[in-house]
Amino acid sequence: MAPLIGVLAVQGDVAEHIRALTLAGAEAVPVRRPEELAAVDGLVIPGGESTTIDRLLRIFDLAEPLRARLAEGMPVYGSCAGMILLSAEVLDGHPEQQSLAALDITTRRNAFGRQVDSFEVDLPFVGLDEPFHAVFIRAPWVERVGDGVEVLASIERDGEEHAVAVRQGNVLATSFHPEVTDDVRVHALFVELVRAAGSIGDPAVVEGHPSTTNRDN
Ligand SMILES: NC(=O)CC[C@H](N)C(=O)O
Repeated sequence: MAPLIGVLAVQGDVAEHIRALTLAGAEAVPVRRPEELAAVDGLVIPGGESTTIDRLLRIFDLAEPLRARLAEGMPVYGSCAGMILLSAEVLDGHPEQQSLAALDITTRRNAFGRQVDSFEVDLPFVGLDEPFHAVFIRAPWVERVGDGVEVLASIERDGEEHAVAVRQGNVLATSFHPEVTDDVRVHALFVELVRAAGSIGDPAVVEGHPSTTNRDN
């Protein structure tokens, strides 16, 4: 059975992730309510504006349930703003920005600078045979990688390597936006991760046919 993967749908490019996840073999649904979050096997946190998504998570009463599911080990993939939200520490963040702290990394927001705030590059990526055409949009980079965090891709700037894709256990994050290309290999890696983790959703929901729950939106 295809894993049920949610896309956090409070802000950002939700439809593109749903399309990519579907092409990668998942059943994908938007997640806006705690009950929807409880039903999914994994979650994508899309790009957008991390300060806004952080604020909306609290307004939608999703922040605490999301922290709880992350603490249980629910697989999550954060792209760009999603990576920022998952980071243990954020540099150049808004003073009131709260982190989900699911990844032991320090990210710097808008790290590539304002002049070159968007660019594309063919990026070698651990686990993929061919480079990934990566689209960066006002992207963060990773300045510190904790023990147990695997760097999957990095970019050199001014003689220093900066991680732009990382994985720690069930948490995957990229600074770039695979959902805006036709290449679904990063989403496929996440779908495999969710499959390997097995169904760990709310037991009541899982027993009651997850494939028929919360699918009407
Ligand atoms: N494309 C993006 O997600 C940009 C992220 C944005 N710069 C932020 O700080 O949240």
